[in-house]
Amino acid sequence: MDIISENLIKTVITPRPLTTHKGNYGRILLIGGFDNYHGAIIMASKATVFSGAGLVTTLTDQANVSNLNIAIPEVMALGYTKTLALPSLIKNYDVILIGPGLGLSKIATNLLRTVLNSIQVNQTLIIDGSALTLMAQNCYSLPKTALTVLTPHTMEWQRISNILIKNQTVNENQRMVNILNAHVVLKKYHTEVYQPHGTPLRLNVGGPYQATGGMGDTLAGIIAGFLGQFPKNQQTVAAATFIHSKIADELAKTQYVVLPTQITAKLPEFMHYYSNF
Ligand SMILES: NC(=O)C1=CN([C@@H]2O[C@H](COP(=O)(O)OP(=O)(O)OC[C@H]3O[C@@H](n4cnc5c(N)ncnc54)[C@H](O)[C@@H]3O)[C@@H](O)[C@H]2O)[C@@H](O)CC1
Ligand SMILES: Nc1ncnc2c1ncn2[C@@H]1O[C@H](COP(=O)(O)OP(=O)(O)O)[C@@H](O)[C@H]1O
Ligand SMILES: [Mg+2]
Repeated sequence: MDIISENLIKTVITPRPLTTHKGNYGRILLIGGFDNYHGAIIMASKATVFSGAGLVTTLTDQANVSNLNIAIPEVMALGYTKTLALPSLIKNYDVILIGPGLGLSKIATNLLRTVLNSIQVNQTLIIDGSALTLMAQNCYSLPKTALTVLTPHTMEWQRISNILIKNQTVNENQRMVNILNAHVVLKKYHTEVYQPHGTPLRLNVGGPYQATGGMGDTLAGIIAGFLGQFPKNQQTVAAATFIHSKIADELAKTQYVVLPTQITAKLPEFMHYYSNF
C-alpha cells in the first residue's frame, strides 16, 4: 500500500498552456439533488466548477434549478422532466457523475439505469452516494467506459461488495475491485484509492473534522472536475482525494469542524500552489 504524496499531486496539477480554452478542460454532466437532498448536488456542482472544469451541466429536480443557479451561476442547470431525452444528452459529455443526493426513488432508479445503458466506452463515469446504493439494491452491472470510479463510504462499499465493514481489508477490497473492474475510492479515516489489478494508495491526510454531510458530495465533484482536465487515471483520482483532505487539514488548524463549501472555496488557491510546486 503506497501513501498518496504531495509529489504525486504536483505531477497531476500542472500549469495551463496559454492557448487552451474551456473546451479543453472537460464537459461534465452531474446528476442528482432530488427528494430532500437538493443541497448535495449543489455542493458537488460547486466543487466541480471550483476544481477547474471547463463546462459543467447539472441535471436535478426541477424544483432545485433556481437554487442551483443562484448558488453557482457558472453551471448550466437542467430540470428533470418526464420527457427528458437522457441518452442523447449524455453523448455531449466526457465525464458523468451520478449520485450525490440522487435518492432512491423510481425517477432516481430510471436515471441510473439510463446512464448505465447509454454511456459509451470513451466516456468516464463516477458513481457516488445513492447511485451506489441503487446499484446494490438492483444488482446492476457496471458498463464498459474509459474509466469507472466508485466513491463509496464503508457502508456503501459493504452494499456494493458484500464485504462487511469489519472485513474490509486491503486484500479483500482489491479482490473485489479486480472483479468489478472499476476504480474505487473507499472513504473513511485514511481513505484508500484502488484500481483494478493495481497497487492501492492510501491517504494520510484528513480527519474527523470532515464528518459533515456533503463532504463526500464535494469530493465526488472534485474528482469529476479533475478527470475532466487531467489524465484519466488513478493518479488523478488520488490527487483529487488528496487535495480535498489536505485543504481540510489546513482549515482544521484553526477550526473544530470544516465545512464542505469551505473546502471548495479554497480549491483554486491550493491548485495554484500545487501547479507551481
Ligand atoms: N445536504 C444534502 O443534500 C446531503 C445529501 N446527502 C445525500 O444523501 C444520500 C444518502 O447518503 P448517506 O451517506 O447519508 O446515507 P447512507 O444510508 O447510504 O449511509 C449513511 C450511513 O452509513 C453509515 N456509515 C458507515 N460507515 C460510514 C462511513 N465511513 N462514512 C459515512 N457513513 C458511514 C453511517 O452510520 C450512516 O448511518 C446520498 O445521495 C448523499 O449524496 C448526504 O451527502 C448528506 C448531505
Ligand atoms: N474521521 C474522518 N477522517 C477522515 N475523513 C473523514 C472522516 N469522516 C468523514 N471523512 C471524509 O468525509 C467524506 C464523507 O463522505 P460521505 O459519507 O459520502 O459524505 P456525504 O455523502 O455526506 O457527502 C469522505 O471523503 C470521508 O473520507
Ligand atoms: Mg456520500
